[in-house]
Amino acid sequence: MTVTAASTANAEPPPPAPPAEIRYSGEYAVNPLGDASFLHMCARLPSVLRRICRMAWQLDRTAVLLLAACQLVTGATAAVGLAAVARAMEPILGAGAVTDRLHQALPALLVVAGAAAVGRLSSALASYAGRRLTPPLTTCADTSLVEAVCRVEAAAYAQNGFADRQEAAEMGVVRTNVMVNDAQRFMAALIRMVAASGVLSVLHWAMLPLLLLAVLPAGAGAVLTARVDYEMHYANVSDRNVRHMMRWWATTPKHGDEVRANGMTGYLLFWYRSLSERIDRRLLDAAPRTLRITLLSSAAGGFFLLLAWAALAWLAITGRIDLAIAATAVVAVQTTLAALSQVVINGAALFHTSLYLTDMQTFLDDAAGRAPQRGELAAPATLEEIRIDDVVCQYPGKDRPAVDGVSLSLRRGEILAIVGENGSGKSTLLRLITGIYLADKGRVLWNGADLATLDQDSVWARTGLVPQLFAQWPLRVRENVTLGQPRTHDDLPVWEAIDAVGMREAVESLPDGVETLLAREVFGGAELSGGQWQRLACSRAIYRRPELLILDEPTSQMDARGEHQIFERIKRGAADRITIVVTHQLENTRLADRILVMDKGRVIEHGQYEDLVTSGGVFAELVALAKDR
Ligand SMILES: Nc1ncnc2c1ncn2[C@@H]1O[C@H](COP(=O)(O)OP(=O)(O)OP(=O)(O)O)[C@@H](O)[C@H]1O
Repeated sequence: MTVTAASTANAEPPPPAPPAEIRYSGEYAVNPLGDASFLHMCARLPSVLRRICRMAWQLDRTAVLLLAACQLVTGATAAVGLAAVARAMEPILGAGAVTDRLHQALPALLVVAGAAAVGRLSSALASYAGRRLTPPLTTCADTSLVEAVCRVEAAAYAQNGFADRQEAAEMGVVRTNVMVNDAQRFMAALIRMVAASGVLSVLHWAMLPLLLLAVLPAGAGAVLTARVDYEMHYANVSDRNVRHMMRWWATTPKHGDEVRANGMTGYLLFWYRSLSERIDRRLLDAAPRTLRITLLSSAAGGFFLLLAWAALAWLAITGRIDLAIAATAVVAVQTTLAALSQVVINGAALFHTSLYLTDMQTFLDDAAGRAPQRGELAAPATLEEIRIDDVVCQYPGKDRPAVDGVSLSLRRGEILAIVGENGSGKSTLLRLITGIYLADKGRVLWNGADLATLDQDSVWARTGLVPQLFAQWPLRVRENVTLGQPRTHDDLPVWEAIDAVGMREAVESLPDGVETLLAREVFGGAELSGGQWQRLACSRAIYRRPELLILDEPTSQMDARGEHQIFERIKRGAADRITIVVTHQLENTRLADRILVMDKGRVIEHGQYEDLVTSGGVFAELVALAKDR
């Protein structure tokens, strides 16, 4: 069969490929809670309660004490109320005139009313204490997570699955919001249940075991359902993580032009919907399992409940308990049943929460294990020399090093340019020189001191970096210049840094000058052009007056005037520091004292511009290619 041009043109385009499915392998492939037995999981409840108590105690002791006292009072009032009901039943169901019987029951009824009032008051106070505890607990969990991620060795980000574990841990933060509530309700129900079942046992010993049998299946069902929910949550972690990232990329105005002008909207929406449907499908697939669990547990619970009521009727009919006691038993059964159900429901909720809290805790422990283990020596105040001795750095999962045996030495006042094709290891070498990554092999020495032995904060107090992908902070202009540096008492140094990159006019024309919020998405915020943002990133590094200034493609978005201005400024300040510039604009390397040419992680050429350009090597070839237009 021949396909004509017309029929090809009319043919429906093939459907787009769905989002790639992420499959775990290695250390994160196993769900740490996946193999835990039912009993093992239930046995964790006390430790979850202990952890919540410990966190709460550190934040607000008054609220914890108030909460504990109110719980006890609530339980005590439930017991007193029930005992008083039992006492009131006897005269009410006894013989004699109604008024006499009510009169006799009045003291007990007053106790019932008083106990109910005190119970309500204490549960209102308990709820107040819970509300007092929840916001600081959530903030504490949230900031611990953010801090843990900010403080890990940068190498952790390159670990497969690190971001997915973080996503799983985020749910722990969300659940922190409800955990005090869960714990409080669980404890309240437990105390109420103990009080009510005590009264019930006094009425007849057989009632409590029967009621327990009636609610236990519901408890088991709730816990099993929680486990299924958690399993699904776990299975969806990486898809949710990717969806979350893509949501930002698709909707942020920063990429709006690219999305629209490249006709990406349709595919992005298809992609987003497909991923959401895949997540939903996993949840829906689990629905029959949860239905089965609920039906079975309800049937078992219903059977035992029927048995409990039948037993009570039998005890009353056969005269084994008298009518007044039987009537009290009805109230006690109802109260105990309600309390037991609450114990079970809230116990399951607490159990559910504990699964997410465990993920959060596991991540925090993992992050703590990845915290920098460096020395405590302060970095030299004046950086005279950097020596790099045969350094090697290989990213996890890569089959060859990104930097492979580089040696080099740099002296104060020098400007070094690093060039090389994409992926040759330039940015990685910069990470090693600044101590963002520690070398797998070899050493980086600052004035003779190994970076691994120096306190990282003191090292980074001496560096200024303009990375290839610089951040456009949604902060005011001033903070965009001073971020990472203590605030000075006036704006003079800020304006100096702004002048250094030729941004005065642009900043002055903003609605609030240096006070202007650079986030168009926020009401009143302003936006800069790409080149202006890059100038601001340069001003940030210049403002720091660093001992080591590193610029990775610092002028890629700038006009010729801006580029000239920046390089002039670099030259002027070079005597007071060590400067390293990475650039693909080879003409810009003329300002450097030396040029390093990298290929596949190695240094393949090294020298001054005039020598390299005439040497017939890779540098000369790249310069010739740049001119061949
Ligand atoms: N965070 C990372 N995790 C894993 N691999 C990485 C990471 N960063 C870089 N790589 C890999 O290391 C190698 C060197 O990358 P690097 O960014 O150092 O090159 P580069 O010379 O700066 O490239 P370019 O000129 O494109 O900026 C590449 O193969 C890259 O895929």
